Amino acid sequence: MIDKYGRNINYLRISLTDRCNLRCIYCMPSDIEFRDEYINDTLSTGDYKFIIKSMANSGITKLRFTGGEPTLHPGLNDLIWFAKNECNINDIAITTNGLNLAKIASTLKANGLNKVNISIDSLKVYKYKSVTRGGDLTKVLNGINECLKEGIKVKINCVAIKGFNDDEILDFIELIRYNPIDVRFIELMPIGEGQKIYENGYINVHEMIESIDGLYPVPSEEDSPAKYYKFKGAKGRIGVITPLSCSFCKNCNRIRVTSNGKIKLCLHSKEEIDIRNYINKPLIFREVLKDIILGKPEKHNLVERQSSETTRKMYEIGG
Ligand SMILES: Nc1nc2c(ncn2[C@@H]2O[C@H](COP(=O)(O)OP(=O)(O)OP(=O)(O)O)[C@@H](O)[C@H]2O)c(=O)[nH]1
Ligand SMILES: C[S@@+](CC[C@H](N)C(=O)[O-])C[C@H]1O[C@@H](n2cnc3c(N)ncnc32)[C@H](O)[C@@H]1O
Ligand code: SF4
Ligand code: SF4
Repeated sequence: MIDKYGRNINYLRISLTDRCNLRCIYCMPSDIEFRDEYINDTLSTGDYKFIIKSMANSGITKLRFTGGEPTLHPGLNDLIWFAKNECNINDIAITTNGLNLAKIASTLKANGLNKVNISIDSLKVYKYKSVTRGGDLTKVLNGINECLKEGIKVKINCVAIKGFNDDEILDFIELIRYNPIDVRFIELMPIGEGQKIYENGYINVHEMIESIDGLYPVPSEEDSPAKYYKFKGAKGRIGVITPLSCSFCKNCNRIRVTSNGKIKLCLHSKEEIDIRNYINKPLIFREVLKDIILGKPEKHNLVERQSSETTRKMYEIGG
């Protein structure tokens, strides 16, 4: 699927559920409740299968399940198996808070999962607990070990927040010396709950990384938002994801589907296309999708606006 700007859209991100077992301060309000009406509004596992199959037929080769917390979705294993075995998608990943991974990594792997991106914003037990409003860091670290044992590629996502974790950068970097994992520092985005702490919490992560001795740039995957660096002798890489200070829109290959059946062509755009009426109608879906792709914006305009255009929260989009 080629868009108006010549970009090949081959990466589908599905936000499986808005629900989460954490309440990270920059993502989800502490008092949020998910009601039953909300559940009735969400796509079923069968709907997701139709979307994955149709999009694979139209050229999707990379699939990520995110959320909310994708490991809470009862259909996750089924969907991974289906994507691999019925749709020939070989690049299948999840973005997760990692709390459940120690228990389920081997099953996920057996069903076809290749990659896991895990969010950790502090390596100190008490700070991790405060930023996630209750998370248990030990469980997440056990989950990482389990994934590495299973041969699942691991990346850590760390949202850099001024005055909270900018004193821990070297501790995160230490992780890559002896482990074959990538640690990526993400710029805080002024979206949803993130807007509340953005003014005081934003750090330009490019500048943050440049102050560290011994890091040198290495080639990055063309379809990744991250720019990567290494240390001599280190097993893993350091990455920076800088949607604000340095946008990667010109290589954007993404299309997003939300759990209530909307396509989002850009993380930060307010435009959404309801596809529920086209589910289980393969020919119509295929034609509609071609038109939808042509509406993908060239780029976001976050820097000028200082806040995301979308009124959706990050846990409703999946990052
Ligand atoms: N602006 C913008 N930010 C994105 C986009 N995709 C991911 N991000 C940011 O990068 C963070 C990490 O995304 P992940 O879900 O780990 O996925 P990814 O970075 O595409 O994964 P890889 O394919 O492993 O590089 C997200 O939480 C967002 O903050 C995008 O298309 N646009
Ligand atoms: C919304 S979460 C969903 C997946 C999973 N629950 C997790 O935390 O990895 C996806 C990613 O979005 C990031 N994120 C959420 N709100 C953000 C914000 N305001 N700015 C930057 N990244 C944000 C999280 O750190 C996480 O890496
Ligand atoms: S960042 Fe992920 S783990 Fe944290 S509240 Fe949002 S969805 Fe949940
Ligand atoms: S901001 Fe929009 S266009 Fe830019 S990389 Fe992200 S999703 Fe793609």
